[in-house]
Formats: sequence, structure tokens, C-alpha cells
Amino acid sequence: TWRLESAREVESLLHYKELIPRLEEALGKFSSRDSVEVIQPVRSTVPLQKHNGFLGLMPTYMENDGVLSTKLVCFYNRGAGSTLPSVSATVLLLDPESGHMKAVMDGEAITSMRTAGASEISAKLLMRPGAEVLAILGTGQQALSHYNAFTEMLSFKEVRVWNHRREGAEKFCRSVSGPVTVCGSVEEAVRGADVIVTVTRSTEPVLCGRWVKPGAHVAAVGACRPDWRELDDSLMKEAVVYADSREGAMAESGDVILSGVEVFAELGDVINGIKPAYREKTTVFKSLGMGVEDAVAANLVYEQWKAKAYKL
Ligand SMILES: NC(=O)C1=CN([C@@H]2O[C@H](COP(=O)(O)OP(=O)(O)OC[C@H]3O[C@@H](n4cnc5c(N)ncnc54)[C@H](O)[C@@H]3O)[C@@H](O)[C@H]2O)C=CC1
Ligand SMILES: O=C(O)C1=NCCCC1
Repeated sequence: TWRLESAREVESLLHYKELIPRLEEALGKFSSRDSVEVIQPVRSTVPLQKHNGFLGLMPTYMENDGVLSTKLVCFYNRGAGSTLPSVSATVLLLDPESGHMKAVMDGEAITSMRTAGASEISAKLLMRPGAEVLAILGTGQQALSHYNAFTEMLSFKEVRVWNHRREGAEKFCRSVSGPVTVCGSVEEAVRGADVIVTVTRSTEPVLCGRWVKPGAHVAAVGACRPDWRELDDSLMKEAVVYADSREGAMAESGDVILSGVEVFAELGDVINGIKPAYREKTTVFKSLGMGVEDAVAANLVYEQWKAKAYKL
């Protein structure tokens, strides 16, 4: 069994330019609902009540590609004083024929990068052509990976960030290489923005529809429990709502369930040409995270790692 237990080592083997095309292909395969392409049940979750968290189990089998994996992810709604991460994950890659373990790897970088990769795909497909202003709400782990993916793969003239604690936003600015404007309120950050990424741990709406420019694209990444929100009802009702998985969104997204809106399409439906990309309308991509994204990312890490090991 190959062991890649350091997030840094996994991160050094993953690059958005290689990862994103594989994610795009995987999202299309998932939405084709062809069992020889992808079998991926909706995540099962076990509450960790004492610790204010959940364990998520995310198995996936891609028969045609010979990829079998599962991610074990613990995610928490941590109090402000905690120094522990909000998301902690491990990915196991298995040989589908023997069932033997091929690799066990840290899932932190995989989770950060594949989530940002999926959001980047949503923006590429759904934002208005010529989008100039990116706003990021939240300044934690996902904010960083989204900043990296969006600035590397797309071009924005301005990046704004907001955090509910200003020092968090200032720390974020110091940790990235490009220019970023710190905003004192969500409204200030999102007014006139073309693309908005919500990556907070909030359980109540932080983004209100009345602040969002018509035609903007929102990649909504937080609020992955049926009673958690990041977006208000007016935004959900105004927007055309896309998701990574329709079943996942209907089971896990408070923004979808509690607003009562329909998921118009999966991102994979757009990739497959089955559903239109309404670039001129206000769009929301509700991301819950999928095992198939972890599977292709882990398989890419494994391939890169083997190539590196055999070159030595
Ligand atoms: N859709 C997906 O595939 C994934 C979703 N997530 C979710 O994305 C969110 C962000 O994850 P990470 O960046 O890893 O977490 P993190 O803890 O590193 O960052 C969270 C950010 O939210 C801010 N925050 C905390 N409480 C808040 C509140 N009440 N209102 C507004 N902001 C608040 C924090 O200051 C921090 O800037 C979490 O909800 C997590 O569960 C995480 C991984 C994958
Ligand atoms: O897909 C994932 O991985 C996660 N999704 C939502 C919560 C944290 C982890």
C-alpha cells in the first residue's frame, strides 16, 4: 500500500490544469447515470454530536476507468476559539478486482482542490462573458483554494474578500500572492461582482439576493447540511439553480430544501449538452462535494506519484 499522508505532498502532485479537465469529464460521466461510468451513492453521514461535527462516507466506483475509492471526511462547525481544521479527510484507493488497498492518502488537499476545481468549472460555464470582479465570502481553507483556482484558470480585474472577522480577511490577503481588497461588509464585497464564492461555516444566510447584480454567478460551497444556509430565499428564488448532484442537493442542501426551489440542472448536464447554461441570468451552483471528484483527484495523485517514484 502506498501511503501519502502529508497534505503538502498530495498538494505538490495536484495541479489545476490537469485536475480540472478530469473533474469536468467526471461530472459529465456522473450525470450520464450510466453505472459502468460512475456508481456514487449520496454521502452517508454520522453525527458526531459531542464535537459538533459529522463523519461523511463517500464511496465511488468508476468501472470503465478501473477506479474504486472512498473518502472518509469529518467536518465540524467549530467555535471561534478552535485551532483544529473544519474539514479532515482521508482517501482510500482500492484495486476493484482484488479489493486490496492501493493507496491511502491525506484528503485535505484533495478536498480543497477538487471543490475549488468544480466551482471553477461552474464559473467557466455559467458566468457572463467578460466577468471582471470576483468576491469571496469567507477566508478559510476553501477560500484559499478557490482564490488559487479562480485566479490561475480565469482572469479577473479585481478580487474582493469579506470575512465575519476582519483579521481573518487581512491574514488571507497576506497569504496570497496577488492583490485583494478587504471589504467591511458582505454588501460592499458583492455589489457589482460578476462571480461570488461563498465558503463560510455559517448556518444562517450571509448572502442576500438584493445585493447581487442580475446575471451574476454564485458558487455556493458552504452550508452542506439540510438545516444550514448561506444564501437567502430571495437569491435562491431569483436564480437558476445548478448542483453537482441533484440527489445530493435535495438530501443535504439547506439552501435548496428550505427555500423550496428546484434544481434546474446538474453541472454534468450542461457539460453533456443536455441542459443550457444560462450565462445571462443570475445563476447559483450549489456544491455539496462528490465522491467521484475525490476518486479522479486521488487517481491523478496516484498516477503522478508512481511516475515520480519510477523516474527516481
Ligand atoms: N461543497 C463542498 O464540496 C465542500 C464544502 N465545504 C464547506 O465549505 C465551508 C468552508 O470550509 P473551510 O474553508 O474548510 O472552513 P474554514 O473553517 O477553513 O473556513 C470557514 C470560514 O468561514 C468563516 N466563518 C465561520 N463562522 C462564520 C459565520 N457564522 N458567518 C460567516 N463566516 C463564518 C471563518 O472565519 C472562515 O473564514 C464549510 O461549510 C465546509 O463544510 C468544505 C469542503 C468541501
Ligand atoms: O465533499 C466533501 O468533502 C465535503 N462536503 C461538505 C462538507 C465538508 C466535506
